[in-house]
Amino acid sequence: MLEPLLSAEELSISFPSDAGLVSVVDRISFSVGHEILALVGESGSGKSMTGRAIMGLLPRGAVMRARRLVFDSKDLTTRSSADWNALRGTGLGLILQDPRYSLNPAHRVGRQVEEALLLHTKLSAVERRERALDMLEKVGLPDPKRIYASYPAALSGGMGQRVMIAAMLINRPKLLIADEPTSALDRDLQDQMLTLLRSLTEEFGMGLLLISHDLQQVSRYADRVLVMRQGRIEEEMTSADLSHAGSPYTRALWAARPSAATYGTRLPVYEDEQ
Ligand SMILES: Nc1ncnc2c1ncn2[C@@H]1O[C@H](COP(=O)(O)OP(=O)(O)OP(=O)(O)O)[C@@H](O)[C@H]1O
Repeated sequence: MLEPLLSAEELSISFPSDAGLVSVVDRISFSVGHEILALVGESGSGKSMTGRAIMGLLPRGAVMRARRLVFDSKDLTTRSSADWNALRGTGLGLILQDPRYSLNPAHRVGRQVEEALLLHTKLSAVERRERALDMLEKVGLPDPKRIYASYPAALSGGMGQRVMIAAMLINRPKLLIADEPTSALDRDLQDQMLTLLRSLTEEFGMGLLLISHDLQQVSRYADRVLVMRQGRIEEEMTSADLSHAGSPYTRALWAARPSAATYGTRLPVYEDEQ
């Protein structure tokens, strides 16, 4: 069996408050291989903070501790910010919910897709352009040359998200973290985007940590699922087992999966029956 790409042991994240440190992720352990691992759970359960900890992008003030946090044989617990920057440009990529906040409206698409190559490789301008055009084509954008020369405002939401995926994949990261990557899109586009992410994950032999509140979607696209609740891992299973999960919490999340009427809303917080 291949070594996992990422392995976390007893990862904890807390924030300072008047009452001392408040834990939002509490000693969770998991690993991600060359696969799609979904992180699901109610709002506030710690999914995003877990993804951000792996990227070295926790909010100011957050305190991260881990017995072990290793990505691609590198210890992430002792990284300086320069090390993180290098890693983010080469080994790790992050896709966020809404391309409108991730793409810079003042720069043409091509420049943004090439940015990681400019920062982390010695490729010439011509080579960078070629790689960017290739990648724009790979993510299914028609007429890559036109898109390359466009500004983000000229793109639809779905096209913007494809551009973001191209920008994140241009340096062939080993692990991609996608935090609610499709929740700003309509349902057809969500399916198209996840189908694309799934096929690129396989083609590039990457790992994908997919953070999502949509269990139905996860059951279709992920290999394995970690269910988070109040900063802990409630359950871990294959996505095929989601529909008949053991824990009442997971069953409640499954039952609350978005319908056409509730699409785009957040999951309710689950209360234990007293
Ligand atoms: N800057 C911060 N300071 C203090 N607490 C924070 C900060 N950012 C997040 N938190 C808290 O950390 C907890 C976990 O947040 P996180 O964003 O990881 O949840 P989530 O599971 O991704 O939820 P959602 O599905 O709503 O995005 C929440 O209780 C949140 O209030």
